[in-house]
Amino acid sequence: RNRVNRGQMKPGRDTSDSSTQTESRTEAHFPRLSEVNLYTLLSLWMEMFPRKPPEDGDRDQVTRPSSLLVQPQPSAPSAPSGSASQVHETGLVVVRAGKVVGLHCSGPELHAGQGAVLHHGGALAGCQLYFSRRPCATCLKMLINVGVSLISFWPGDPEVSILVSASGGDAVEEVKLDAMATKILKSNGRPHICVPLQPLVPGLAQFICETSRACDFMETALPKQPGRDPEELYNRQRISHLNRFTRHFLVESPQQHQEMLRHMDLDSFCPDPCLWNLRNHMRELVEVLASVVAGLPQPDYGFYREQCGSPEPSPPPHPGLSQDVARHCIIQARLLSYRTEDPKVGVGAVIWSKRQSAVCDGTGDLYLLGCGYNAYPTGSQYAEYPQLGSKQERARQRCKYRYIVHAEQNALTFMNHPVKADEASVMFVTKCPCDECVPLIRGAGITHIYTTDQDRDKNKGDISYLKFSGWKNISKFIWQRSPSACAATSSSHQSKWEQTCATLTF
Ligand SMILES: O=c1ccn([C@H]2C[C@H](O)[C@@H](COP(=O)(O)OP(=O)(O)OP(=O)(O)O)O2)c(=O)[nH]1
Repeated sequence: RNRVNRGQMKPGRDTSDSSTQTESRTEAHFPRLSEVNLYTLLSLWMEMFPRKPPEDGDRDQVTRPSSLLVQPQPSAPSAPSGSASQVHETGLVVVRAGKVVGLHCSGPELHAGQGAVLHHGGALAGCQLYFSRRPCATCLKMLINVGVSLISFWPGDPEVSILVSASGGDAVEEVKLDAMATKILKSNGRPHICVPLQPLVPGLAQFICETSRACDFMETALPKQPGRDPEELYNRQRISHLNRFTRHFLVESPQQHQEMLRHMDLDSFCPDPCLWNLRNHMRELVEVLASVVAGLPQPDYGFYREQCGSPEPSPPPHPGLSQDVARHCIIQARLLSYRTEDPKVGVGAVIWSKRQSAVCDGTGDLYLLGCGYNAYPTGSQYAEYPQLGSKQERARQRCKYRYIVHAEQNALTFMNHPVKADEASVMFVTKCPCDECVPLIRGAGITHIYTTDQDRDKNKGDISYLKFSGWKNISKFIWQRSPSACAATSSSHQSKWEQTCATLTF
């Protein structure tokens, strides 16, 4: 949640945005992410999705032979082979009518674009696609064929993912042919192909940094860290993420970048000030990503299953998510929360489902069901509805609560299809679900929830959080200090949390 201290933000600051859920051009009370920047950030983050190491039978590997065309940056790390986080390939966000309907990434056999075509099929027609790398010709021809309306990509990499058989193959030749085909497809295809250049509104980067430092996930962590300075902890994490993302997503020197842009047929970005603007914009977005990711402290914190007083009658199917995946998904929700239309509190929610058999893209057996953030009803005009909470507005009829659609409600409303009874469905939400949302989540058949419980058991009058504790037919995973870290600091600690599996799957 991004809680705004209204005294902190300067009124009248230019916070205009190209569109809101209501599609009106407005002045909000605090800066928010534009749609394009949100999708771009989600695509970069999907590139970092924690993949499982390839299994023995997987002979083909998706590789990105970019170093064959342009010298790699000296600082680029070589990932240890076989580690779960080694692959940094392509992330993809699919948007239909202003809603994110797909989050994909490349995997052991399928590129992100191919995975999206298999998952959505003809429903991709008219969709907007945001890639973290330029898609290859193989993906491009399928996407043009299915009729997507826009393909946008992050211009930080000279080349594309191509399948290179582990048994050999002339990668250089493949890359050259692929680049040529991409160019021809691009000039002949109907979808608009572009790079996502949209500067952040003034003050947004600082706002995101400040609200990430004070978000519920940090607040949970910090009081229990005697002798540790919260700012210091946050800044250290932020810098470490920033260094990592800089190596992944940015190009070190302008000359090198120019060379890459020419390879990508993006010559128009090469002269200054275009190049300077592009690089500056890319750096700002990478900084934002680092701020958001740093808001979930590591390594002593994670999602741990809440042990109910009485055993659950029939525990829901086990999704088997790792801490890395859970953390990844809640960060997606945190990114979404920066599109909120609530002037004070941003909330984001993401629903993933676990299919019976895995598809060989990077998300394996997980697929996105829906996502959302708290906002006024679609189609409404800015300031059409009351915006203040009970602390600022005493007259209840002038309060926001009866008008704003909660993050969970938007995620559930715009799901790609209803929850399937035989699949574990997992909601990640950046705020403890309120009493209005608990019956909806239950009614939709969500089996697992990952959240923070900062507001649990509070009754604020117009909005209350009393039902969450008594909610039995769902597996709750609450952001907490890990039992092992608790045990290390206090041997007498009586943990009310259980870690259900020693390997950090739960
Ligand atoms: O499950 C929930 C609960 C709330 N919200 C949104 C709705 C509303 O936009 C905001 C309300 O947050 P809060 O309960 O913190 O109310 P407040 O009046 O804004 O804050 P406070 O009373 O704590 O100052 O959060 C959700 O999206 N999902």
